[in-house]
Amino acid sequence: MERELALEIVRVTELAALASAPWMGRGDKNGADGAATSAMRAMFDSVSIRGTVVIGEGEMDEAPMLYIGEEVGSLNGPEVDVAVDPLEGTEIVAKGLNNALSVIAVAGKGQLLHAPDMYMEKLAYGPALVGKLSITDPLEETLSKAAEALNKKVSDLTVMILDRTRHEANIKVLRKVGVRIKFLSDGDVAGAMAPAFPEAGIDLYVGSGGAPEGVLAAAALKCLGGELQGRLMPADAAEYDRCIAMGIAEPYKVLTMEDMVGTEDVIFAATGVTPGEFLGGVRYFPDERAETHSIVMRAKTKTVRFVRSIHYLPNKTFLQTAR
Ligand SMILES: O=P(O)(O)OC[C@H]1O[C@](O)(COP(=O)(O)O)[C@@H](O)[C@@H]1O
Repeated sequence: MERELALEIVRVTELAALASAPWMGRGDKNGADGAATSAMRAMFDSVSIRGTVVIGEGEMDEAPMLYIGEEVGSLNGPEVDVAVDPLEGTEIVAKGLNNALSVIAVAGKGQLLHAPDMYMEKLAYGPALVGKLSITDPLEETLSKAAEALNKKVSDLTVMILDRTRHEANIKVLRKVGVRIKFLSDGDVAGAMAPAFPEAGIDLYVGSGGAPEGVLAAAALKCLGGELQGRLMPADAAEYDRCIAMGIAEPYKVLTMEDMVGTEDVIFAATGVTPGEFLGGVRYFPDERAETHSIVMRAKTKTVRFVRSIHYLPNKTFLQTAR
């Protein structure tokens, strides 16, 4: 997939971010999500792909737009799998917190794991730790291996984790060994990507979050030279059966990068809605202008582009009707 396509895709995340940004702090996560989703869906019509949504807003009967299986794109480009999260961090925007993103990953057909909507245990890190860690190790051992590989004291590691009661046991271990902890309120795509940005100051991402978000973060880390290891966590027999029905024959097996993103032919784009670890949020200027910060990258070339755009809002016809 070509560079031009990457630029077409980042225009889609930009518009979705611009559509949801006005909802910041309004306490309405569905309103924010709906605005991002309709903007993203409308923009897809101009993207030169024959895409099928494999990670989206839900099943056809529960999501009117960007549902799993929906065909998107102008239908005159390459045949691709599309993973979207128009607003990753709905609650973040509702509460005006950090790390909300609008996200898209595009890969060759059949190359993205069709992740069921359930939790996934995750271990994510940047290039310096690739090949050095295993999600099957006890957390304490992972921390000491990471410290050794990074040539740091364990107490100098910074570990990111979602602030959830289900992480009580992990947090106990993190505190016992004495690492610094950065808690996330929500938004673990940004959380899992953060260790790949040295300026973010995060060494490791651990804990469980959504499985679809895991695949999106894996696509990003493939472009950034980092890694995410995952393990699905079916909560009951119904979720286990759902994995089987979706073609995941061994639901408890460790999912490698290759299992989640089976190609170098992947494009990842994200635009910040609220400020985060590596992207600024949408900011409004006088004269009806707004600024967005995005990242867009291709695994094949490993080029990482940070795109700062100033938009003249009256020209965004779609936004005028949506606001
Ligand atoms: O809030 P939970 O149940 O712990 O789920 C964690 C998941 O929710 C999020 O924090 C936010 O997801 P939404 O954008 O769908 O609200 C994800 O980043 C994360 O993977």
